[in-house]
Amino acid sequence: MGQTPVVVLNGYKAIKDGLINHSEELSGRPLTPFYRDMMGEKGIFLTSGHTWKQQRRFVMTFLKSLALGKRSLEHRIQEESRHLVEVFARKKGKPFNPRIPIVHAVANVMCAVVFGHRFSTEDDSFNRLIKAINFVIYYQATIWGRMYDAFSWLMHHLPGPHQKVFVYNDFMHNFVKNKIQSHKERWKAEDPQDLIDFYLAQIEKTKDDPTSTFNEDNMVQTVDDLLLAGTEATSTIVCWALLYMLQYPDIQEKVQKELEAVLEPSQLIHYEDRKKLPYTNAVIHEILRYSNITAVGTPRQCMKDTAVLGFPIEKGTIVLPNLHSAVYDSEHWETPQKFNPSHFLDSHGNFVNNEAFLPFSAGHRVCLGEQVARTEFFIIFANLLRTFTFHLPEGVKEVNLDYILGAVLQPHPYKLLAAPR
Ligand code: HEM
Repeated sequence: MGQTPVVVLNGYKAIKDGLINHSEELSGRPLTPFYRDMMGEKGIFLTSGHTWKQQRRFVMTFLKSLALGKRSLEHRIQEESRHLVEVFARKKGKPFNPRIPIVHAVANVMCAVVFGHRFSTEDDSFNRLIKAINFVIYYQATIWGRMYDAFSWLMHHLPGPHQKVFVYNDFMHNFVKNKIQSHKERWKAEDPQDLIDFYLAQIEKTKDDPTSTFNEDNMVQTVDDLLLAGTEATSTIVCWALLYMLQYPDIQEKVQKELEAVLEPSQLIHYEDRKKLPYTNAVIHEILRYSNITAVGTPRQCMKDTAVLGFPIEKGTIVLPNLHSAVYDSEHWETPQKFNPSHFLDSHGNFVNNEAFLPFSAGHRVCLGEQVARTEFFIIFANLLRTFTFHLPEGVKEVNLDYILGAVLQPHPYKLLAAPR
């Protein structure tokens, strides 16, 4: 890229050697001109070295702490799933595009985690925030994003659609800054409720430590990172899930039968329940594998000279772990090009994992929200399939399984019918 050499890791073997065996050496993130001008080297996603380690470790600890208690993450997800089921039910079996309600549900989980509360779907600022998240994620893969990286000085000064992404990014930044301000006004160090409260406490705790990277700039970008990464990927995977259920009604029926046999009709669904639902769990894994929403993965930067599969890689080299080549590796999957839940089942119908299943990447920089995403996806999917059977609207004969290119591969807009069971 530009003057910087790029190495692509292709196939599970190369990705494993690079991301797992040489995790530390390949833990950097390149900062392209577009990202540098828009977000700077702050937060988690775009930082490397000391800042990245401190911010990441802090958020990981915070997310783990959400496992327990009344305001637990699982409780928030169950609440949003319930709202989502109600919205689908209000469609009364008429065709609708499920994307917006799904995005609202997933975004509200993230908002509860970082801001401490959910938003009404009628709230204008919430809807603008969602629009901004979507635009920032999709802009990156457009020709304008590429042009900006190639001619950044010129593009920075020229008018054009690329200026819109800076406006949306500023909107997100200001939104988060306003939330931080209101948190400060009511802040009680002994009773933290959400990520912003915990972060404010961390700034206070480390204020005399010269190695601390906990400050307001990093806090704003860390919250932005979670909103961006946490909303788009998970809502997109749920959209793919429903599309595959339209395409494979026999699989949908098998999932429903299993849910019916194992769960009581009014039972609250927990993430733990996946262990009793091997077929549903296998379908969920296959959706993550087959849709491959992060495409060729996210670039890394080599932090010190190393070698992958014996090939030398110099410090500074950009390394692209092609995740597609792992989840479609013909040496690891029986029918990689086919949607086939049996990839995750043994001959007795028990769930089995596969080491080449890497939709969340691997190593020190593996997706920070993997556990959150898995919990959300399982609870939302199981709730929807327990309550509704999904059909194509009348007259629609085919499901479009092509994707829209972006930092996250999204299905084309579609409509479905949600028939109560
Ligand atoms: C189905 C949903 C998701 C998928 C498939 C996914 C996938 C990924 C992938 C492939 C990466 C790049 C890792 C690398 O550098 O190799 C990543 C990074 C990241 N993800 Fe996710 N993600 C999902 C959901 C989430 C959620 C819900 C959150 C937040 C709670 C999140 C937060 C992050 C963050 C902060 C990073 C940057 C980590 C770092 O640079 O250290 N993701 N994700």
